[in-house]
This record gives sequence, C-alpha cells and structure tokens, in this order.
Amino acid sequence: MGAPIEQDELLKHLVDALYLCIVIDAGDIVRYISQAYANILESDRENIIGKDVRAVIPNTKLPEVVKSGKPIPGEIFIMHNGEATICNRFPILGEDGTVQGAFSTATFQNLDLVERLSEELKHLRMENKIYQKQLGSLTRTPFTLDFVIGGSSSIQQLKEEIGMVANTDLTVLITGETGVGKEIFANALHQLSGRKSGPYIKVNCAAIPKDLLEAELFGYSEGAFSGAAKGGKAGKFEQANHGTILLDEIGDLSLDLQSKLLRVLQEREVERIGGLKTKKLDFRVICNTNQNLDEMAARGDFRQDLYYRINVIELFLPPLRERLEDLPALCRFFIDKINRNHGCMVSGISDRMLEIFQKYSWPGNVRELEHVLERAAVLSPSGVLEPEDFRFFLPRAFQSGDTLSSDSLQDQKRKAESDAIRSALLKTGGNKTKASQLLHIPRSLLYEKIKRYHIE
Ligand SMILES: Nc1ncnc2c1ncn2[C@@H]1O[C@H](COP(=O)(O)OP(=O)(O)OP(=O)(O)O)[C@@H](O)[C@H]1O
Repeated sequence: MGAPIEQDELLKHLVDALYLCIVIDAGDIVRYISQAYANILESDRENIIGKDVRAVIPNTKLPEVVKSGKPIPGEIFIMHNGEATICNRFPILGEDGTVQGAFSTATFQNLDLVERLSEELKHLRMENKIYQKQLGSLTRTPFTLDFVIGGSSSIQQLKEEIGMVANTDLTVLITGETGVGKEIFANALHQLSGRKSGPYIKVNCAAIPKDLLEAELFGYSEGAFSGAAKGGKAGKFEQANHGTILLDEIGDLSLDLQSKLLRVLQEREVERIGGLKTKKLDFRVICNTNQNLDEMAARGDFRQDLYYRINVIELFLPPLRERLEDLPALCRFFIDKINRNHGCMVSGISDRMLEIFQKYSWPGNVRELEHVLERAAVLSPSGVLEPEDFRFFLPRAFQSGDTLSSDSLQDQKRKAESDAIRSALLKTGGNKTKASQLLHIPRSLLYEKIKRYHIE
C-alpha cells in the first residue's frame, strides 16, 4: 500500500478538477480556490486565500449558505467580467451537523456553451432517431418477399416456390441474368427459413481474388502460411454454422476450389488450411449464378458432380424483358426509394416514358432500371418523369441492338427451345414421357425446362 494522500493535497486536486470552485470556512474566509477561478478573477491564489469572500467576489451568496446551512443549487451567477455561469453552492457540515463552511462550483464557464451543447444534443438525438429508422428499413429491405416487387406470373410463381422450399435444408441454385434480383430472392429464402435467427453469410466468388478465396471460404489455422493470424481464422463456412451461406457467382469458382467445395458439401465438415482437424458443421447452401452451368459442365469448366449437388432445386429468374408487366410496379417502388434516399419529390413516370421502357430490352435488368430512374430523378427531382428527363437514356433505348425487336442469341435460343417443347407437348397430347422421347432429352430435363419457361 502506498503512503496516505495528504488531505490538503487531495482537496487542492478536487477543487481544481471542479473547474470554477471556491471553498470558505464558517467565518466566510476563502480557504481554497481553483486555479481557473483565480485566473478569471485575475489574481493569484495566494492573494485570494485568507481573504473574506465578499472582498474577492462582491455579489457572492456563499455567506448566506454558511448562515442557513442550506444549499443553493443551479443558480445563474453573473461573474465580475459579465460572464454567466450556472452555480451550485453547498454547505460543509461537521459530524454534529454544525456548518463548517461552504463551497460553490460552476462547471460551465458560460451559458452560451450550455445552450450550444444542449442544442447539439437535441440535434444528435434527432439524427440518432433518423439513423435508427433508416437502419431498421435497411435491415428489413432486402429480406422479405414483400420487398420483391412484381405481379407477373413468373415472379408470383417464384415467390410461391421460395415459400415452399424455405423451410427445407435443400440446396438451392438461383439462376438468371445479371441484375434480375437473384440476391434479393436468396435473402428472402434465408429470412423465411427456420435458420433466420442464425448467421447469413454471403461470399461473392467473383469479387475475391482467387488465391485468397480458399482461405476466405475454409479458413486457416495458426502458422498455415507466413502472415497467418495468431490463432488462425474461421472461414465463411464456419461462420455460417447453424445458418445459411450464399455462394454468389458460383460459376467463377476455380476447378480446384470446386473439388474442395464438393467435399465440404458432401461431408458437411471443413478442414482449415494447414489444419489437422475437421469440424462438423450445419449450414444451408444457396448458390447464385448468371452463367449457364449446364453448358460450363459440358465444356468441362464446371464439375458435373458439383453441378448436380448444388442444383437440387433450381429457381430461374427470367430477365426483365420477359416480364415487362412488372415495369410499372418496379418504377413506383424505385421512385419511392429514390425520393426517400435523395430527398426528391418525383410523383411518377409518364405513360409515354413507360411505353419506351416497354420496348427496351433491359440487358442490365432491374438493376439497370433502378439506375436509369435514379439518374433521371436526380436531374429532375419533382413532378412526373417525362421522356425529356431521360435524354441520357433515349439513344440507348432506341439503339437497334438493345430493343426488343432484335433478340440476343441467347434469347433466340431460349425461344426456339420453348417453341420446340410446346410443339412436342402438343403432338403428344401433353404426355411428357413421349414428348421427352420425341425431343431426345431425359424426362427430368424436360420437366426442368417446362418449369423454366413457364410452359403449361
Ligand atoms: N423484383 C425486385 N423487386 C425489388 N427490387 C429488385 C427486384 N429485382 C431486383 N431488384 C433490385 O435490383 C438490384 C439488383 O438485384 P440483385 O442484386 O438481387 O441482382 P442479381 O441477380 O443478384 O445480380 P448479379 O448477378 O449481378 O449479382 C438490387 O438493388 C435489387 O434490390
């Protein structure tokens, strides 16, 4: 134990810490004064201590406190230099209750500061409220089917399917072009599942450099490589334990990692890089891709066995140009969102402009629509959006390559395929076994394509 602190020293420190503080004894003589207070009085402490307090601060109320033995808290006190302070005065009572002196403190030097701080506090509280609200809507936005806009039969059907598979642990592969909404469907799938209170871990296989992806997915143990963190690091699969892992852009995974992934999916256990032990895990897998994994597998760019393992349930999101009836609702949804996010007051989009939208092929799908509306709304932040507000977009919309009149090769292939299936079904009176024989494809593939093209 160190030496006891001298009472006087302690008092001196406390008085100084209280900023503006003065202590008098029962005879109204100043016994202590803080340095800050002495500075304001433009005098040395030595000069002040020992004097009658009234000689130092003419309008002081400390002698009143000594006389009455009662505190005078929270009073505005104008100091000799005209500055206002909020002053608290207290009696110092002995053990027998007799008054031995009094002291006053004033923490804030001027009321302007108090006012300013109180204003700032009010402002911060308001800001905090707004952020809390925004945070609430941000965490809600991507997660429920209510936020997946679209009344088209394909979107309605997908919503139903999501509802049906959500509560199973089946692996789901969500396919569709870029920007069609694969990620929001994946989010909804997790949120509707029994795993919603567990972690939801997303990995974009295309965004992480190939040589880092392995460690990112499977983790590493201490000393696995130079620079490996102490204690190692859990990979995304470990982080997703008891929850869901979304492998976005799965088609970008190298063949090496595909093999490792296949093992993890089969065994449901991971081994960290450089680790000696495996760990059993419980996770649900959702994969997203805008590539044709079927074709990739045929070319040898994607492992056939992995393709079968992840393609237990395939949900195909048709491109926007195949569900143009969703355009008005999507426009309304995005205009509301843009108004909220950018403080715009756009009331809608004109029929003339919607007609132009209907003729465009939307290669970037819903994401492109959102960006086009955002740009127009920023340029023309109120009223109804007219073609004039989309000058940046019109040349694109009218370029022959991007209008619906000339379909891409992929669209034409899809159309030819769905026409061939329709005609085979017509010829066989709807008998799928016979239709699949006619088309020389397995029955399961026919079912898949019927579902994909929403035939029937
Ligand atoms: N049906 C929809 N309702 C509301 N917003 C949608 C819908 N579809 C897409 N969006 C919005 O469009 C944008 C793109 O969607 P998302 O990221 O889900 O596409 P994606 O298919 O995963 O694209 P990519 O393959 O490029 O990653 C997002 O801002 C998303 O919120």
